Amino acid sequence: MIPKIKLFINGQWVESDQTEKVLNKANGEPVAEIYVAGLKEVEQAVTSAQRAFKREKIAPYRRYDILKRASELLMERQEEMALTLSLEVGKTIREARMEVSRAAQTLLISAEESKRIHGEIIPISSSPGNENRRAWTIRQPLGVVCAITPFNFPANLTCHKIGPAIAAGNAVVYKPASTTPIFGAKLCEIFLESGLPKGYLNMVMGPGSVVGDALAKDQRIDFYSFTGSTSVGLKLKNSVGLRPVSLELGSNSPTIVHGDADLMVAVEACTRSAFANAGQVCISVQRVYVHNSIYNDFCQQAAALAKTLKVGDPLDPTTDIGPMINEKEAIRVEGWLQEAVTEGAKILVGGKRNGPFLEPTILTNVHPKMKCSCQELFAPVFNVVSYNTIDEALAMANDSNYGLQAGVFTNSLDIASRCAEELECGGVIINDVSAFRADLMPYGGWKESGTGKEGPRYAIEEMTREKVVVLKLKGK
Ligand SMILES: NC(=O)c1ccc[n+]([C@@H]2O[C@H](COP(=O)([O-])OP(=O)(O)OC[C@H]3O[C@@H](n4cnc5c(N)ncnc54)[C@H](O)[C@@H]3O)[C@@H](O)[C@H]2O)c1
Ligand SMILES: O=C[C@H](O)CS(=O)(=O)O
Repeated sequence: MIPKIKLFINGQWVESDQTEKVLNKANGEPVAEIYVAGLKEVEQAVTSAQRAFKREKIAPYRRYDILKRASELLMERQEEMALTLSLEVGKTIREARMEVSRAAQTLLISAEESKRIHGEIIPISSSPGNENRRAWTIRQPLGVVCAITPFNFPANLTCHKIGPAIAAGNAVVYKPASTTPIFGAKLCEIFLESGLPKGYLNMVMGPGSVVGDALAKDQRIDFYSFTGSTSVGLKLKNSVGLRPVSLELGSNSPTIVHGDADLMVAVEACTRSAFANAGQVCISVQRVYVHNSIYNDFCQQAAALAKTLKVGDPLDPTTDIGPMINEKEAIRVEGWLQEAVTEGAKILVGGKRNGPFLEPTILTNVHPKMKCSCQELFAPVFNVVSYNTIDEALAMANDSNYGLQAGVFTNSLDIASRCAEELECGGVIINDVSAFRADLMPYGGWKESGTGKEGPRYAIEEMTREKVVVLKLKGK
C-alpha cells in the first residue's frame, strides 16, 4: 500500500478532489499518491499564510530555534529522506544522502542568519540644517513568500527558499515540482514538529500550469522565489507585475582547462561532475574548453574514466549514475545527440539509452550552434572543445544566452584573474568546475540564467525590505 500524501494548509493535512501518483524514476512503479491542489486549496493556502503573518510575528530568536531544530530533525531522518530522494528523483543513494546533509546545513545557515537581520544608523545630522534630526533604517519581512521549486534537488533547493523566508520572518506558500513532491511533504512534518506556528508554512502540490499559474495570479503574495527553467521563469515574471521575484534558471555552464592545469585533477572533476545527478544540475559541466596542448590527453583520460562509471539502480550504493527524471527527457537528449552527430559531432564514449537511463556521454567536434552546446542539456552528457589562446576560450565560454557559473583550471594567477573578471556569469570557480557550490555563498545567474541571489544571507535581503525612519527632535 503506497502512502497518500495530503496538502499542508494552516498546520493541517488536507485532502482534495484529485490525486496523482508519484513514480519511482528507475522502474516506473508508484511510490506515493499525492492530493493535487485545486484553485480552492491554493486560495486557502495563501489565506492561511497571510492570516498567520498578520496574526503574529515570530521573534528572531524563535526563528533561530525553529530553523535550528528543523535542521537537527532533518539529519535525524537522513536515511529516510535520502531513500525518498532516491526513489522520487532517481538520484543515487550516495548523492541523496549528500543532498540531505546539505539541506540541513542550508537550514542551519538560515537559522544563524535570522539573528543578523538589522538596519543601520544614518548620519543625517551631517547634512546641513538637519542637526536636530536622527535617522536609522529598519529591515522588515515582505509578508507572504511563494516558493516554487524544480524536480532535481527537492531537498536543498526547497531549503534554500523556505529557510531564508522563515529566517526573515515571512510566511510561506510552497509548491514543489509535481514529479518530486514527497520530500517537501516530509519537510512540512519537520517544521510542524520544530514549532513553526500554524500557517507560516503551507504546501500545495500539483501541475505548475494550474497551481503555479493560480499562485502567480494571487495578488496577496508579496514575493516569488522561483527555481526552474528559463521559459517558465519568464512566464512567471510576466504574470506577477511589479511584485519582486527571484529567478534561478537554466544554464549550459562552461569550464575552461588551460594548458598549465593539473590534467588528472581537471579530468576527474569535469567527468564526475558532468554525470552527477545524471547531469540534471543547473550548473552542470556541459561545455569544456581544453587548451590544444592537452586536448588529446584530456579526451582520452575522460573517456577512460567515463567507461568505468556504473549506470543502474540508484538504490545500489555502487551505482554512479541513475535514471533521468523520465524516459521522455532521455529521448529528447538522444535526439539531440543524433542531430549533433548528423551535423559532424563525434560521440567519444556513451550515447546509448535504455528507457530513462542514458550512458555517460562525451561529445567532440561540437559546433556552438548545435543544441548540445547552445541549449541546456540537463543530462549526463558534456562536450569537449579545444582552443589555442585564452582569448578564444573566453569568447567561446561567453558565447551563450546563459550566465550562471563557470569553472577555470589553471596554475597562472594572471589567467585566473582574467577569467574571473571577463567571464559573463554569476560565479567563477577557479581550479574547480562550474558545478561547485557552497550553500552559504551568493548564488545566482546573469542573462537568461535568472535574476537575484540565493544563499541564505542574500535570499534574506531579497525577502525583506528596508525602511528609513527620520526623527525630528523638539530641541532648538
Ligand atoms: N539556477 C538554479 O539554481 C537552478 C537549480 C535547479 C534547476 N534549475 C533549472 O530548472 C530546470 C529543471 O527543473 P524543472 O524541469 O522542474 O523546471 P520547470 O520550469 O519545468 O518547473 C519548475 C517549477 O515550476 C513549476 N511550474 C511549471 N509551470 C509553471 C507556471 N506556469 N507557473 C508557475 N510555476 C510553474 C513546476 O511545477 C515546478 O515546480 C532546468 O532548466 C534547470 O536549469 C535551476
Ligand atoms: O541544480 C542546481 C542546484 O543549484 C544544485 S545545488 O543543490 O545548488 O547543488
